[in-house]
Formats: sequence, structure tokens, C-alpha cells
Amino acid sequence: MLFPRELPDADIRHLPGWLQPAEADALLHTLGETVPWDVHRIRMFGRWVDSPRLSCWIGDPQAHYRYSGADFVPQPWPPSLLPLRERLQQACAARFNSVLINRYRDGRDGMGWHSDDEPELAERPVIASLSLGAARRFLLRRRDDHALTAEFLLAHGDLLVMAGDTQRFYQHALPKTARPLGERINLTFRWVSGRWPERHPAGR
Ligand SMILES: O=C(O)CCC(=O)C(=O)O
Ligand SMILES: [Fe+2]
Repeated sequence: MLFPRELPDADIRHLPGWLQPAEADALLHTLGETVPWDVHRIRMFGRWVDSPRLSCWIGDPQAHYRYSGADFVPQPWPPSLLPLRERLQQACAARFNSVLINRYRDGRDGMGWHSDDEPELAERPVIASLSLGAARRFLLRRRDDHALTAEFLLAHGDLLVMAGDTQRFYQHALPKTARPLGERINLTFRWVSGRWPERHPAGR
């Protein structure tokens, strides 16, 4: 396991405690209560299965997104997330028109290896990932050399920003764990282009 700074071509910033604990507590509570949680169906080895977590796709109306083989039309922004989006845009010098929120109920929920490299995302996307609740391990590995793997512990209020060629050269995962731990909510703010409906005409 390497230190993140030893990953060639990756552009990753980990800002522990980016949100103050009281703010992070309030957001965790509000999101837990108000987000219309869903179990997204994802394609795994050619089969459709329930993803091991709860999710919600939120965004501007044009921010359609295809994720793990499924299409998502965004839910509208809840008021609690608009000031946060603004702050993240300032902090990252980037624009975000959507956020994927994932809720990991305990250690049995997780996310397998993937890159956020869907065609709706820019080629070198800036992805701002905010973590709330239980601290979880977040792994990164180089696609063509799995020996190049690094680990972050993402705790309550932490911000992780992935930019540049990170998605092109690396995959990331949130491993499941047998350790008893509490709930975690993660928000990944993204920019999704509105080209999707043109490239995939209605009726497909
Ligand atoms: O929960 C996390 O920290 C990672 C989430 C993620 O990779 C994603 O939403 O694409
Ligand atoms: Fe991801």
C-alpha cells in the first residue's frame, strides 16, 4: 500500500474535517431524514442486481446520467444542499450540476472497483466527495498496475477531491467490512453534460 502522493498521474486532495463537526452532524441528520432513498439496480457481470447501498441522484433538470448501466433522471436539489454546492464550487474552482448521494447502512454496504468515467462526465472531471458519519476506508488503484494502490480513511466532514487524470488512470472502491460500524453518507458532486438525450434518442 502506497501513500497517495506516490500515485503517478493522480490528482487527489484529502481535506480532513472540511465541514465543522456540528455542520456535518446536522447535514447527516437532514439527509438521512429527507432524501428520497432508492436502491439502484446495477449491472454486475452481465446481470442486474440491487446495489449494496441506498442512493439518490440529485441535480439540475438537464443532468441526466447513466451509471452502472442504468439511466437516472435527477431529483430536484433540496434546499439544504444549495449552499453546500456553492461552497464546494468555490473550494474546487469547478462547477457542479449534480450530486450522487450514497448511504452505506453498515459495513455490509460498499461500492466495488470503478472509475467515474461515464461519457456524460468531462474527460478530466473534478469530483468533490464529501463524507459524513462512520469513517470508512476508500481505496484507489491504478488500472494497469494494481500494485499501485493507496488508501484513505474518510471520516465525518472530510472532503476528497479527485481531478485531472485520476479517473482515466485509477479506479476506486469502498470495501465492505465485517467490523461493526455505523451508517455513512457520501456525496459526490459532479458536472454532467446535457448531451445524453441527443446521443440516446427517446425510445431506446
Ligand atoms: O462512498 C464513497 O466514498 C465513494 C462513492 C463513489 O465512488 C461514487 O459515488 O462514485
Ligand atoms: Fe466513484
